[in-house]
Amino acid sequence: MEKLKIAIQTKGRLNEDSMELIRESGIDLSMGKRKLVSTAGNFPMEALFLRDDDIPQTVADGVADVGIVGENEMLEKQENVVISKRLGFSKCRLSLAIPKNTDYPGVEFFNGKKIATSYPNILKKFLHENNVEAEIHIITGSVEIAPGIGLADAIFDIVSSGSTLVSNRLKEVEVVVKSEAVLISRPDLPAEKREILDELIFRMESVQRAEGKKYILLNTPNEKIEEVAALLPGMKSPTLVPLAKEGWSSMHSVIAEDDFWEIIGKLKKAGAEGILVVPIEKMIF
Ligand SMILES: Nc1ncnc2c1ncn2[C@@H]1O[C@H](COP(=O)(O)OP(=O)(O)OP(=O)(O)O)[C@@H](O)[C@H]1O
Ligand SMILES: O=P(O)(O)OC[C@H]1O[C@H](OP(=O)(O)OP(=O)(O)O)[C@H](O)[C@@H]1O
Ligand SMILES: [Mg+2]
Repeated sequence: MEKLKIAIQTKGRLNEDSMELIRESGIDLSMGKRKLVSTAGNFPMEALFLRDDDIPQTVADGVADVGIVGENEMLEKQENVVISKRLGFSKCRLSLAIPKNTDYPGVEFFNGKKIATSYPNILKKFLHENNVEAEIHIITGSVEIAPGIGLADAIFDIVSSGSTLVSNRLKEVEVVVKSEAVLISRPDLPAEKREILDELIFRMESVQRAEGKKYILLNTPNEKIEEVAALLPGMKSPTLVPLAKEGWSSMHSVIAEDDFWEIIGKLKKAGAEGILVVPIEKMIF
């Protein structure tokens, strides 16, 4: 049987969340310390562990069929790959930043300036679209120290919380690209592999749908059913089961974790008792 080859970052920020999502999708994939290829025990999938920079090309060349990579890296590499699914983790942005105490009149500031970055292609495109002529200085890491050591006037790099910028006395002045982890694939995937990919996406979606959701069970007097149900939006409508105790029912539904405390208080006020809130692993519609 055909196997879907998936490229995953060996170590770094994407590795843990990628492995966890695959595991939660019910796929038994181990990662040895030095073993850079691994076959799943219970799903037609084989993982190749690579540096994230190499993932777009590996997928475009067909060495891997799909891969998990930051959208920033996918855009930078300009390979022939498509996004099969946005994954929602490793959210960050690619931004231009300049020394904290420098005035910023607008994007024309960058005319004639030297900008340090590991993302020259994305930067080139942005500068071109804004009619700015600047010098791009490529460095592969520690980009934020470039202005402080006189290597450049500005930087173009990944920003998340912004604390690296603050530590290096820089300020973010233009957000150019917003990014998150994406599942990429080559556009011409053969039918058999496409089928495996569809199953993988289906499983990932079931896992992600359940994230931030709780299953709630409670008992309510029958005359309060409508009032209590109105507080529980549920997937369609709450499930209702009569209790052995006459005049009472058990109600089950799904709530967003964020709404949890607010809803619990209202439910108790409305007459609900014996409230149980339990985690949900997967949600399938
Ligand atoms: N601070 C951050 N917050 C959120 N996401 C981030 C952050 N930094 C990086 N990312 C995302 O995670 C991806 C991988 O980051 P990481 O730092 O592990 O890359 P790397 O050092 O280039 O790894 P590799 O050794 O595989 O080349 C980035 O391309 C970006 O999409
Ligand atoms: O806005 P922040 O939350 O500070 O995050 C941004 C920083 O995170 C990443 O570096 P990382 O911490 O992965 O270090 P590395 O690039 O040296 O691996 C990125 O290269 C930025 O430097
Ligand atoms: Mg890298």
